[in-house]
Amino acid sequence: MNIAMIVAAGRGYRLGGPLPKQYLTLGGQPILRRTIMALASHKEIDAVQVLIHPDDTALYEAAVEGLDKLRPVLFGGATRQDSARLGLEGIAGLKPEKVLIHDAVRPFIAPETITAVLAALDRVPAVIVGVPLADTLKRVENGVITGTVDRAGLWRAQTPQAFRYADILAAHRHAVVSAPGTEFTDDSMIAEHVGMRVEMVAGTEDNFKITTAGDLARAEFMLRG
Ligand SMILES: Nc1ccn([C@@H]2O[C@H](COP(=O)(O)OP(=O)(O)OP(=O)(O)O)[C@@H](O)[C@H]2O)c(=O)n1
Ligand SMILES: C[C@](O)(CO)[C@H](O)COP(=O)(O)O
Repeated sequence: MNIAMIVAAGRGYRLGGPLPKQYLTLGGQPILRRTIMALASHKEIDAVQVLIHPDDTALYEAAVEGLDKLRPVLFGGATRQDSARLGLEGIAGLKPEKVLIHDAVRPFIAPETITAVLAALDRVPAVIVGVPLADTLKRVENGVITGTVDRAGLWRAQTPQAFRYADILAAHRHAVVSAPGTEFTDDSMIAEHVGMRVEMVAGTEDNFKITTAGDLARAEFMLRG
């Protein structure tokens, strides 16, 4: 069984706005609804598990009305890492083989990218989506450039980040006790922490994360074509 797990328990502080950003409308539909549909419509995804903030239950129910493949919703935690781990613990009873962990605010994930990620998981235990860095990276302190970071070999990680379920569950559990103070900003970092070999699959810039108001404007523009 392949499960897509969508982490949607954030508050969207960097975007601001009247609601947590995953519930803001994009082209007339909540962003979260679009993301769920993008994953649930893929023939190799058997079920979708969403992690939400406890305060967002009514927003969630309204956003997902009529959608297929949805598991009963679970509550996330204080960090993205906590939400992902709680989700992994919560789907244990399904005995999934593969799990794809995806940000709720990346609604433009393409079906071919999902296909590529799942195919890669037949060969390796972990694979994520990303794009090579195209800008020059600067280190800045108090508004002054203190150096240029060599961008050779650097990629910007996206999601989905996909794993064999037992491996990533064990890795998350290990990280809680082995690195309690570390902020693991993505699930690949947790896999790397336990020495897992993680492959990178090239995605597209369209699969960007809606983080700021500017990103939301970009997403609206994309939909208008
Ligand atoms: N405690 C958290 C924090 C984040 N997320 C999810 O992780 C994804 C990526 O996180 P980010 O873009 O940082 O979302 P927020 O944390 O909501 O944004 P901000 O940091 O601006 O508050 C989002 O789908 C978000 O809902 C989560 O499930 N649980
Ligand atoms: C998981 C992620 O989208 C990969 O780039 C990113 O790490 C999420 O970071 P955020 O600060 O939780 O948005």
